[in-house]
Amino acid sequence: MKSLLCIFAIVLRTAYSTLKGQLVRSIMYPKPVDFRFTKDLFKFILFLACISGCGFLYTIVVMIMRGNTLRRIIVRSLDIITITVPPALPAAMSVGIINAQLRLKKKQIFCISPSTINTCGAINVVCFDKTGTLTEDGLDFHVVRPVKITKESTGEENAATGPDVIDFMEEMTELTSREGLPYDGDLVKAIATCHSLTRINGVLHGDPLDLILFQKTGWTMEEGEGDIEEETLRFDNVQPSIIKPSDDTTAEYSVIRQFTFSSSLQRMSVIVFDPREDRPDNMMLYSKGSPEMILSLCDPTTVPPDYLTQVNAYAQHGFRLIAVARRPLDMNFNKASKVKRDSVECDLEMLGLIVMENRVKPVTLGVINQLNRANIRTVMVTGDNLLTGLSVARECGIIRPSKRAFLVEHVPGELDEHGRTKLVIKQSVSSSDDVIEDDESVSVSMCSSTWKGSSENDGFSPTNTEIEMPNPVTSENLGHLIASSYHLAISGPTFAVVVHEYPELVDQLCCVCDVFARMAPDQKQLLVEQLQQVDYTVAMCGDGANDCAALKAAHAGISLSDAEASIAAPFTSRVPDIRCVPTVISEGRAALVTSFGIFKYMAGYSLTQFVTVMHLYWISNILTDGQFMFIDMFLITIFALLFGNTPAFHRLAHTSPPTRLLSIASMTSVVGQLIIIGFVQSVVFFATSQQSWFVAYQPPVGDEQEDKRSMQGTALFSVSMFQYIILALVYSKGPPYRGNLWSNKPMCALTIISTLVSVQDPIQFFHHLSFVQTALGNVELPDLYFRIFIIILAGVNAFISYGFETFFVDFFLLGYWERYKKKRSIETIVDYVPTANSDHIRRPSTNGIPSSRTETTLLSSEGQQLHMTKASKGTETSVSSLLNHHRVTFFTANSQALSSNELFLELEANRLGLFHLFHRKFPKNRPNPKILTALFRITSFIDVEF
Ligand SMILES: Nc1ncnc2c1ncn2[C@@H]1O[C@H](COP(=O)(O)OP(=O)(O)OP(=O)(O)O)[C@@H](O)[C@H]1O
Repeated sequence: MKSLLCIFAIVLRTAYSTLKGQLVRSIMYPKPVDFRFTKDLFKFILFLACISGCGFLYTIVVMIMRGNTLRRIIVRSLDIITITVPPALPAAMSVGIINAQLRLKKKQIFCISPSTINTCGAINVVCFDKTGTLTEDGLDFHVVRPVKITKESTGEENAATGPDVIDFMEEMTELTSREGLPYDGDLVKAIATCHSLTRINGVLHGDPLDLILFQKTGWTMEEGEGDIEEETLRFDNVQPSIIKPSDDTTAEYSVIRQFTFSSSLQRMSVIVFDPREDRPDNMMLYSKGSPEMILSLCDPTTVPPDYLTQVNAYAQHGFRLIAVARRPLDMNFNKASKVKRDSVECDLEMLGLIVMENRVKPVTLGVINQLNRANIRTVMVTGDNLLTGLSVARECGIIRPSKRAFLVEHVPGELDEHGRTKLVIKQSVSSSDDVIEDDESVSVSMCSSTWKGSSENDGFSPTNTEIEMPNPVTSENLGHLIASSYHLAISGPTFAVVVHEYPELVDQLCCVCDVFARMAPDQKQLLVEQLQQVDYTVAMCGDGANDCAALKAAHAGISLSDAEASIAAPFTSRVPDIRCVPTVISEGRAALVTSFGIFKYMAGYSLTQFVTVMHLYWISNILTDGQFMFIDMFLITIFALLFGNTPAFHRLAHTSPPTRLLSIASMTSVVGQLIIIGFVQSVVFFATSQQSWFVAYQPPVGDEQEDKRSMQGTALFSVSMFQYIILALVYSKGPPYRGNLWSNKPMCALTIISTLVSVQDPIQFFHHLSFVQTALGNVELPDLYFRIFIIILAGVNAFISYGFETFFVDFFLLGYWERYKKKRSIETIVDYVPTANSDHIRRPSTNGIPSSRTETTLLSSEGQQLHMTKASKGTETSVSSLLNHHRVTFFTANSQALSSNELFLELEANRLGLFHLFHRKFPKNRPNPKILTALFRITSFIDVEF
């Protein structure tokens, strides 16, 4: 009764916390975490339920055969259901998660959605925001480049009569003086007034960029203080901020309207009034924002002709750029306070560029390398400029030092033969000219024309860039190609074109691009969702309001700030750098492995008890209440509680742990242990009954009071105590995801204590403890040698169970068989390359391809060579259904009828660096058919001319 109440309370509590968790999640994270592990869990419980169904039938049959009463038959057959499906399972499963959450808390990482922790164990791609995440939040001011207007010299005496020449002035490192600046020093005025800083308790707060720039001017700001009441009345209740210059004590400027900064608009503006001006309708609008956005709002005649060249030149060196512009407004206060943003943010006059230093945080490179080494893909997704993004990506290791970067761009106004905006790929030289030199050593040469580059000197390589594959193709050359392959980058506007006009390419681009720049908040979210669609488990790490949507969409959102982002993200790190990412992943892996272990342990425990009870039902007996209590409360509960106490392994392993509970390995492990345990229990059961001193159990007749004590029950109890300990040790896995057993001191202590107790039980070293025997309901087994035999049998059980789990399950099944299967599946996918269709066949020029070769080589994610065999007949239907939107070029090569697709793929894979991508993009242990398919598909958007 008591135990029933206890179970009921646990179930109620679990249901309550699940419901509460779901409610919180549905409010804060509308998207449910779709995780295979959870689905498998339910299936596995169903499997246990089936076993309990069999036990149920067995019990009814055996009990009827033994002539038991109806009441006893019902009670015993229902007992078997609660034994096989442990009600405390959900509570036990959360132990690993709670422990991980506590450990994360110690490391200043707070998690408000514990169920996400397990998902983190499967993360294989991490998207990073740039500013404030990879780079320092507090930027350093570098220089300003004011725009100056001069008169072109006509060569005559009166040179001032020539047309206006708009040009950049020299770099200025100081902002305090307005002397010598064009437009009456308006650039400094704009910087001092165009921000959204506020004063709280006398201290200025706001965007770090605004703060640094404002402080650089040396101007002062007053808000709702001082003698501004009168002015407030004049401004029709608009409470202005008063900004006072450092170089003119008599001047002051009132900011009467503010158009706040928005990531999607990439700009902010203010309307400023100078109270010294006689006319109240003399206002000035100042705007600052991204160079591209401000350029699009400016009157082109006020923009220096080399504006983009200058912008690109700074961006290539990783500087963060802000353009500043102004527009005089002829309107009164009333109108200014109501005017629409769009109607004033146009026809601006360019004032200049602010160049900020964007320093990479000291820990960033180390963490990115650590993730790369662990085969976790790293992606940058930023609202900043593409070239700035690329430069920072290179600096922090997202783009490897020895790799080339290519930009996927669209050509506005130019259409391809299908009427879609043309896409081109340009090689970025950015700050890695030396890298291009390096690559020449691997005979990758620049030649004629399929990848079209820009003809202008805009920071990209010369036109007509193509990478020609080495000839002949040997695995050695391929190795060089892997070492010399590419990274792709794309910017928000091109991404938008791809989403609208090339929807079939979105998956592919998400798979192969490493830098996504100028991404609006909704594009960041879309990217995360696309990555999830190709079966990546995605983490997003960011700090800004523009990351909220992506943080919410990701499997694991990690916020580095306490502001808006922390509400959207399940994880918030108080230490504002990306060291929290590997920590969250390794804790997630540890929690996942713990959940697996606890689940298998709980399943193993139930099945062990099930086997014991099945044996005893055969003689119409069952374990005594004391024995049940000891197993459930002492052994199982405490082991389950301490199981998750093992910390995460200190290093990130190269592979993520298995996420499938219903894999061959997991099932074999549970079933295998069950067979070993069942066999040992059968031996004990049978051996006991063969002893000369054996007294058989006498089942009660009719409603007679039942005495559950029996010799076979005691013998089975003794051996099963060891078996529960063995299961806990076998399933408590250590490296590479969790620390070894010694790192979990309480569990070590429990193991020692429970083993001593289990040895004491049959041996009875301490006779004065015999009252324990009585309490447990054990019967004395008179023969000491038999009792020692039980202990020896338990030792053999431990030896076989450990060997089976380590050598057969971990080494053979997980280490060899599953990898072999994945390799096979890669080969299958390779075979599934789109099939030839005579309409599409184009004959190649032999363009460097040896026509006599009959087989090509592809490297798998494990670096093994896979031989691409000819597409086998019969696979064609599935192929065409898989890739039916695919635009592929096929050809056949001479009489050998070499599979055209192989050569095509080989050529394209070389050209695109797909060999490298194959090698890099797949998490080692999870080559993903969808991603493989996507990689093949990407070849279709490059226009290939044979
Ligand atoms: N306070 C600001 N005032 C005006 N323009 C700004 C301001 N902050 C950023 N910008 C401009 O708007 C662009 C987009 O900003 P956004 O905040 O979306 O991304 P980001 O901060 O550059 O990069 P990330 O997404 O990596 O944090 C910036 O690149 C910059 O040019």
